[in-house]
Amino acid sequence: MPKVEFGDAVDGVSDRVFYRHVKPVFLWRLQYWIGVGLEKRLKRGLAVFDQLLEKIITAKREEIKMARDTTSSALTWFFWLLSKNPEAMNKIRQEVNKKMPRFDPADLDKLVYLHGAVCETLRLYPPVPFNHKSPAKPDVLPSGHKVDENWKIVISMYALGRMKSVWGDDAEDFRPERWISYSGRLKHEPSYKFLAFNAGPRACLGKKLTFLQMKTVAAEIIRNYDIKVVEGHKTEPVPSVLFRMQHGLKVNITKI
Ligand code: HEM
Repeated sequence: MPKVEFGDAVDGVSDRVFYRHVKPVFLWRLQYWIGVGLEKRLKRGLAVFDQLLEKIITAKREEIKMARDTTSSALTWFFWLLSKNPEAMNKIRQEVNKKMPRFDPADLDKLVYLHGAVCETLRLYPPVPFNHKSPAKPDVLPSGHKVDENWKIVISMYALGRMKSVWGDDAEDFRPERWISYSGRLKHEPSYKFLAFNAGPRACLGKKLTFLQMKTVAAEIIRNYDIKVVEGHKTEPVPSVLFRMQHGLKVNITKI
C-alpha cells in the first residue's frame, strides 16, 4: 500500500498520547523539547496536521473570497453602468419605491427592471470572464472542430456576452429591457447563452444568492442615495480570472 503521510501522523500521535499516560511528566516534556523517541514522532505528526489544516483553511478562504469578490466586482460594474445610464437609475428608483416601499426580501422578486439591470451587468462584465473545459473523450464540436481529451477549450464569457449573433445588433448597449417580456415578466435566457454562472452540472451554486445580495444592496443604495462617478476617474478592467476594476470605482454619494 502507498505510504499515507496523514495516516502515519495519526499513528505517531496516538501512540505517543497512549505512552504519556505511563511516563512521568518531566520525562515526556524533556523528550518532546529535545525531540527524541516517540515524542519526536508526536512533534512530526503535529507538524503534518498543521500543514494539512493550513492547506484546507487556505483553500476554503480562497473559495469564500472568490464568491465574495465575484459579487463585489459585479456591483462595482453595476454602479458604473448606472452612472452612465441615469435614466435606468431613475427607473430602478421608481420601481423600488413603488413595489418595495420598505425593505422586505419577499418583494425582491417584484423588482423586474432591477433584475434586468443586474443581468445586463453580468452579461457585459461577467465577474468570471473566461473558463476552460476539456472533453472527457475525443469529440467533434458543433462547429466541426475535432477535439482531443487533452485539449483545453477556453471559453470567453466576456466575448459571448457581446456577440451580435447571440444578443442582437445592440449587444454592446446596456438595456435592462432586454430581460423583460411584453407582459412585463422576466424573460428567461438559457444558461448556455447567459453563461456568467456557467451551465450544466458544475454551474454556480450561489446564483440565487447573488441576485438576492445584489438586488438588496442595489435597492437600498439607489433608494437612499444618488451616485456620481468622480470626474476623470479611469475605469480599466484587470485582465485576470476575476474581472475587477483596476483602481476601484471612485464616486460621490449624495443623500436623497
Ligand atoms: C456575481 C456573482 C457570481 C458569479 C458570476 C459566479 C460565477 C461562477 C462560475 C462561472 C462558476 C463555475 C466555475 C468553474 O466552472 O470552474 C461558479 C461556481 C461556483 N460558485 Fe459562483 N459565482 C458568483 C457568486 C457565488 C456566490 C455568492 C456563491 C456562494 C455563496 C458561489 C458559489 C459557487 C460554488 C460553490 C461553485 C462551485 C460549483 C461546483 O463546482 O459544483 N458563487 N460560480
